[in-house]
Amino acid sequence: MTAPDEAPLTPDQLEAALRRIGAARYHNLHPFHRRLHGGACTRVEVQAWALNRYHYQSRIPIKDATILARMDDPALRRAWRQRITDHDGEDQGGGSGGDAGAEDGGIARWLALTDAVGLDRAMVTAGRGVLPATRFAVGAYVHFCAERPLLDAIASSLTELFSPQVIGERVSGMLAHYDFIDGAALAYFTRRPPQAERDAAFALDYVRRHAVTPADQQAVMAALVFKTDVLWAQLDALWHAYVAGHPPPGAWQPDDDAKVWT
Ligand SMILES: O=C(O)c1cc(C(=O)O)c2c(n1)C(=O)C(=O)c1cc(C(=O)O)[nH]c1-2
Repeated sequence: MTAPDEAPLTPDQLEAALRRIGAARYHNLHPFHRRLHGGACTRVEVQAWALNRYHYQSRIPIKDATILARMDDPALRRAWRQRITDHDGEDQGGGSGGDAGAEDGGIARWLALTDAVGLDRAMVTAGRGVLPATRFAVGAYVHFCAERPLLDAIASSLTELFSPQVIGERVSGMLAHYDFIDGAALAYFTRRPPQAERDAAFALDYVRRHAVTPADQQAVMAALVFKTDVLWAQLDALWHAYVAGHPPPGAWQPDDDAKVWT
């Protein structure tokens, strides 16, 4: 990495440095993902992954609305708001309230997956039983995007440069290995890669054009490192709780579905 008093990187050098961060730190390398995609997870582990991952997913549009609210440029807002629509779905009319548009959004497709693995939908949407470390990591991501400069917030989404590959491994691995998972359950992941590619290309172009000083280039690299930590910490927590068998107080347990939640 360059010190702030050194010459700035060219956009191509900056992009190469960002891609090196992904190659070394992205969550496709985490042992939990290898276990999940390789068919070694128990059904309970897959359920715990889906529950906790839903929490991350549910905060993404909130994170993006926070970023949108900080953008002065209408053209930038126009591009960024697509991310929220992708997750929340499009309003189909019929007045305010309700969720008529939900069916064509990513959140609805995520709930199809949590349904398919047998989780109670009310529990999932309320976020009950989510691991504390997942909550902390996801909360840190939302706060990062609210508080850091806009350039850093945009750069922190660049993990999406690497997600189409891990999603491809996940779909083929999970379909091959788990009889309780079918194509309909994984619809979120089959629809996501083109959206991720579009979003990552937009964010990368923005970062290449705006991170021109050594200090800003250091900041965008740090933002990407931070985000890889957000993703990694969630899988560490899953492993500790459900593979190593040390669930923290309040964490979801298989027999929780039988409970009446209040
Ligand atoms: O399945 C994955 O491994 C994965 C990773 C990431 C990512 O790299 O942050 C995202 C997603 N999926 C995803 O579905 C998604 O909507 C998403 C939004 C963002 C973001 O930071 O704005 N990352 C990701």
